[in-house]
Parts: sequence; C-alpha cells; structure tokens
Amino acid sequence: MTLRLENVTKRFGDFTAVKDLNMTVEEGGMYGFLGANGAGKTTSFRMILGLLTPNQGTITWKGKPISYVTSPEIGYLPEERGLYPKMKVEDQLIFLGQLRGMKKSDAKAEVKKWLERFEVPQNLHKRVEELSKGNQQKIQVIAAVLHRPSLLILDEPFSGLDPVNVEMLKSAILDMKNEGVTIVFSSHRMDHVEELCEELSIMHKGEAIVQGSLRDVKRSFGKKNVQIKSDSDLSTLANISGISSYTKTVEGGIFQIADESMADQLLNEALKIGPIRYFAIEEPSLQEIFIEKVGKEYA
Ligand SMILES: Nc1ncnc2c1ncn2[C@@H]1O[C@H](COP(=O)(O)OP(=O)(O)OP(=O)(O)O)[C@@H](O)[C@H]1O
Repeated sequence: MTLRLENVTKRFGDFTAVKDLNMTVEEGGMYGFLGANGAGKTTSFRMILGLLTPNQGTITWKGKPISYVTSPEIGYLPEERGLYPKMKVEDQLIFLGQLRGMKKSDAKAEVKKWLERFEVPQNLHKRVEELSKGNQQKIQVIAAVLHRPSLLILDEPFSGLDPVNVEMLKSAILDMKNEGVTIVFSSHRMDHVEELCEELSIMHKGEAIVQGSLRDVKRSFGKKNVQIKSDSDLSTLANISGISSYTKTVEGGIFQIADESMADQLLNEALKIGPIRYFAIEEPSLQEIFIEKVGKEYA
C-alpha cells in the first residue's frame, strides 16, 4: 500500500529531465524532494500524477497506475498557481471541491474550517485578486486539501509565505500526516525537509543523488560536527589534521570532523587552550550534505 516509482525516466527530445528514478513512499509517510531549479522535481510530480507519461519505468499507488484527473484520492498543489482571479474565494473553493467529487454542503463546511485554520476567514467573500500573495497561496493550498485526499503532492508549498505562515502550514501538513495522508513535497529549503520528512531524495540534474531516511542519509554522510562554546580563541584547532572545516561562532566554533573518533582529540586540544562551556557532537545538517553533494552554487 505505497506509492512506488521504479526506474522512471522522462526525456524531452534529447534532454533527460528525470533519469532512472526509484522511490517508495509508505502509506502515511512524508517524503521530501530536494533540488535546485531544473533538478527534475516538478517533472517527477507530473509523472506521479499521470499528467506526463514516463519514457521508461512504472509508477503505482497501492499497486495500480494512478491519475490525478480520474482519482479524487489525490490532492495536488501545482508549482504554477492557478486560481481564477475574479472569482470569490468561497465560490472558487467550493467549485474546485466539487470538481474533486465533494458535495456542495461538505465543500462549504470544509472551506470555512480551513479559512479559520489559516486565520483568513475574512477572505471568504473576497475576490482572489484582492488578496495578498501569501493569502492567495493559502487559498491554493486549501484547494489541494479540501476534499481530504489520501495522497497529497505539494510542489513548493512554502514559497511566498512569511515565517509565521510557513509554521502554520507546516503544522497543517503534520496534522494531515498524522491523520494518515501520504504526502510528497518539494522544496528548495533544506530546513523544511529536515523538519518534516522521514524520507527524502536530493535531485540533481534529473538524478536522485542522495536517497533514504533522514537518519540514514545523515549517518552515511560520515562527517559530524563538533560544537564548542568557549571564551578562548579556538581558531588554531582548525589546523588539526582531519578537521575539514571550521566556522567561528559568537560563542566559540563549529568543527567538521571526518569521523567521530576525532572528537576526543579535539576536546583535549580545546581544553589546553582554555576552559570550555559546552562540547557536543552533532549530525551534519541537510544543507551541509546538499552543498557537498550538489555544490554551493546550487544551494
Ligand atoms: N515540457 C518540457 N519540455 C522541455 N523541457 C522541459 C519540459 N518540462 C521540464 N523541462 C526541463 O526539465 C528540467 C527539469 O524541470 P523541472 O521543472 O522538473 O525541475 P524542478 O526541479 O521542478 O525545478 P524548479 O524548482 O525550477 O521548478 C528542466 O531543465 C526543464 O527545463
């Protein structure tokens, strides 16, 4: 009972936009797709939704091919937002809910509930063009989730939202996941994927160059960070062999070490310089992994 992609390839003419992609999303799972512009995220989503046909490979949901057009089980937030600017928010959302198989009365009740949840109930009778960009984005998210899909595909759901609204949407996404919805979303922002996803792919030029559970991805990266808080100048520690980077922080420094066994040495050397207030071995961030695997210019 999963979403499964097997050896999926999509070419546009001579150009390969997605190459030999394999992934499995367990039912009720949350899967993150990371990648720079043009990495192949939207193309992958369109294939999952049946809006594009792969040149090779198979895509199944619960063992069968799927199609957004015929299956109301699917919810989709497209990257190119497509609301009718002149139509009133309530009319538009009810209309879109009905297109996804809802009864008018149910759609009306859900619209009210979601506008309250997103703290924009005053927008019910406004035309979409009268709303701010962030509020239009919320309406577009509501259009994707209104009919309670069991598979939800969100292409860049956080784009255009300020930090308060990002948190509001994250909490709504987590609630849907906890209700059993299977969610796949893309983002340029590693911190969003890091916070929300159990499984992820980092796409680069059409290929999944890193894949797996967040924990395994971090563990298999090998390198760890050591954070030291101290009032002394720690910069000379950066010269110890095996330390691949040093970042000075307000309270001390963060050292990237090639393997955990180096931490003892680092601690001893740090204590020789002066007293330390804090010492911790930490997992690398997804941002660091992304930069090393894909390149700084894409982050
Ligand atoms: N219909 C098409 N015809 C030709 N090339 C296409 C088509 N759709 C996408 N591409 C190309 O495929 C590549 C992957 O595009 P895609 O939109 O999947 O990337 P993305 O990871 O979603 O990027 P972004 O974050 O910028 O949306 C890009 O180089 C794009 O130009």
